[in-house]
Amino acid sequence: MALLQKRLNLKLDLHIELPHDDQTLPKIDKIFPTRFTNPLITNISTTTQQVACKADLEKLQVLGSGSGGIVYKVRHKKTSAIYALKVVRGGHPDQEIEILGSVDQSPFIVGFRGILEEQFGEVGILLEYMDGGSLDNLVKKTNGSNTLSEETIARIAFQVLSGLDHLHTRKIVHCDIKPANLMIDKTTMNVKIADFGVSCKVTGSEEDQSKTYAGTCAYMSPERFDPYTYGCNPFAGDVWSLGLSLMEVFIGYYPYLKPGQKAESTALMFEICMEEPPSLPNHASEDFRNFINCCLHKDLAKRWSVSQLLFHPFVLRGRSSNS
Ligand SMILES: Nc1ncnc2c1ncn2[C@@H]1O[C@H](COP(=O)(O)OP(=O)(O)OP(=O)(O)O)[C@@H](O)[C@H]1O
Repeated sequence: MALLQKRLNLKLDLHIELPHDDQTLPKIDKIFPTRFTNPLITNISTTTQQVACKADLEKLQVLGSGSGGIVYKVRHKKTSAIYALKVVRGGHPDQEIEILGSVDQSPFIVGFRGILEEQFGEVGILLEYMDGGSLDNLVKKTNGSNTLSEETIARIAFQVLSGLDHLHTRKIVHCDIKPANLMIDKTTMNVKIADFGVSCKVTGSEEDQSKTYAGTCAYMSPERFDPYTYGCNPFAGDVWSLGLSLMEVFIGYYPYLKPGQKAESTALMFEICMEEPPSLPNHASEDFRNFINCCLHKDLAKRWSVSQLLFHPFVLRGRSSNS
């Protein structure tokens, strides 16, 4: 509890804005891990051979921006191929690039296409373009009701868990799973994990605890705020964030608050650590309610792992509709 108190004191000036009625993109405070410089990074070159420099690309529009930088839709002039280009200013995103470079291709993770070192301290991260935008935007557009059906969510659960399985078997923790970081391919309606800005590789050492104290406060699990009370399992934090995200796209609002309600980050951290986790309303199916409970156990021993969840009856529903 002392650590939680210390972290809360450190963050007293933070203000969290959560999803609210005017449906603007939620701007949520983030905690960043300590950055480190990896000498191997300079060896990672552009993997998409044709795109050698920024001049090869034409900026078409701004797709979004966040604490990590601005993301543009760009067109490769020679081939007309479309990409997303994340331009990071002020500080080399070594950690993000290292993670992206070490994740092999997966149909459930936004593809990494290379690095463009630019002038004036800017770095461009070239990514697969996801034409359907993020899950939180889709939900805002769906029938005006802000929610997705259970069948759609089961399919998304299968896809995101498959992506997390790919990461976790490589000892990578995403640390920032939330609807805004789950991107959609419009043609297939497949969902892929994006934004490795605070992700990290864990080694099983004590350092892991501080490395994974990163991400968007609202989606952080109790043990990431207060490992002394709740224990430490870096991978389990991604499961909690996924459960909360899938619950949000079903009920249409951030589960710890009422629709339209806002909260200070300190109040929210206390709520997450001290109160019972949220659960789905009774009209949700038994399978779905059980799946969310399995993701949102505060007790780490009871929270299911990604590999267990991949065989949960709710996820098996999504797996069969995915094939
Ligand atoms: N591959 C992509 N294809 C299409 N749009 C993308 C892609 N990557 C990012 N975006 C858009 O850009 C926005 C910001 O991207 P990203 O989340 O990577 O940046 P960030 O600075 O880390 O954001 P945040 O601080 O909110 O996590 C996303 O919410 C999304 O709308």
